[in-house]
Amino acid sequence: MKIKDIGFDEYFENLALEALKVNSLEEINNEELVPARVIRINKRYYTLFSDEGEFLARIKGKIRYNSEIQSELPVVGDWVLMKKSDNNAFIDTILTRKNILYRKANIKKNDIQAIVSNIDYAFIIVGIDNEMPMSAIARYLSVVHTSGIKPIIAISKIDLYEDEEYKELLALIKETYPNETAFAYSSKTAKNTNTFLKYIKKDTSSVFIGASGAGKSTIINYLLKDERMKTQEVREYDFKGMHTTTHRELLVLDSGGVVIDTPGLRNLGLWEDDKGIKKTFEDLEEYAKRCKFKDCTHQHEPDCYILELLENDEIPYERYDAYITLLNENRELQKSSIEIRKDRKIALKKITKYGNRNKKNNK
Ligand SMILES: Nc1nc2c(ncn2[C@@H]2O[C@H](COP(=O)(O)OP(=O)(O)OP(=O)(O)O)[C@@H](O)[C@H]2O)c(=O)[nH]1
Ligand SMILES: [Zn+2]
Repeated sequence: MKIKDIGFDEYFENLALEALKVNSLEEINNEELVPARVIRINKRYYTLFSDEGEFLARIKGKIRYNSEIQSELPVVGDWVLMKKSDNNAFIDTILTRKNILYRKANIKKNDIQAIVSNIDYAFIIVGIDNEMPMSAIARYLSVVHTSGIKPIIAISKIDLYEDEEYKELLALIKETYPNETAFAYSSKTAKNTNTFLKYIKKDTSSVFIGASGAGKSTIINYLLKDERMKTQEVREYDFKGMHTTTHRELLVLDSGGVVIDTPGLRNLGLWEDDKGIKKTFEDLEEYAKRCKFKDCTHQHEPDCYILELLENDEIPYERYDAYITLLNENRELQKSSIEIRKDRKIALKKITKYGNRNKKNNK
């Protein structure tokens, strides 16, 4: 397998050539930097896949990130330029990401942490047996939209119920999210599992997100056709020359498509900003401009255009409800982060005051 088989496309090739100031990849000789993809991270060690095989690398003290947008540590999915010497490999540069998915590292502090990058599709797995509210799907959708990744809603385990049940749920999802792609499948009977492969093709990278127990591992294993995910192990040599056995987080299907399954993705608390909500509810955001009040919450205000449309059945109730739920949650979140900042300010003031008083007393 070569880097071209795991997503090293023209976009990254051009970035690499530009960074290396050469005209073709053949010009890169062994002494210099070579392109590689981050396929796993364990603490400060990065498993990189390059045309010369896998390397366990660390990052250079001063990492270069050739984009003005963000400077961050490497994440799984990143394309990097790797420098290797006899036993050591280093990440020298992170090539500008196409996109990046974040999660909340600390919900209270509103800190965010990057988890995975350069993704084409995010499958939002919704278990038919799991009564997930429509607004939870909206949350996943807006997280994915925030990152500029294409979300695809997949209802799993449809073998558990009569066909009418999943058809009804699918219809409701399509009514609530008319601009999104959605389908239903079963890993058990294999019904519609081919739909995944319509997306997961060569030169694409996909992730699976959704509640615990939704069926993510099951479908990934199914698509891999065996239990490779659990058993596919890599022997890595650490810098003390000892080898460790680990699991890959970046997997390649027979179709050539890449599937990324990182532990970080599984934890709840994916992060979004207003951009994601705006994209998920584009139409409602547009209607909201016609409300009387600029800060209308669309719940009780007079002359609220959204409420008017809702009363006239021009907006599906589920869609309205999901929108309001997300707006309210985000408002709470913003409030709490302001509170935290306030608290910090007060604490800081106290410290400074205390310091000043001490000074005075010392005089
Ligand atoms: N009947 C049926 N059961 C399924 C199907 N897919 C998954 N399951 C079962 O649902 C349970 C949870 O599936 P997992 O694939 O482990 O769920 P997950 O989303 O990976 O869960 P986490 O790892 O906790 O995030 C398991 O007992 C699976 O056997 C399906 O298509 N049909
Ligand atoms: Zn309104």
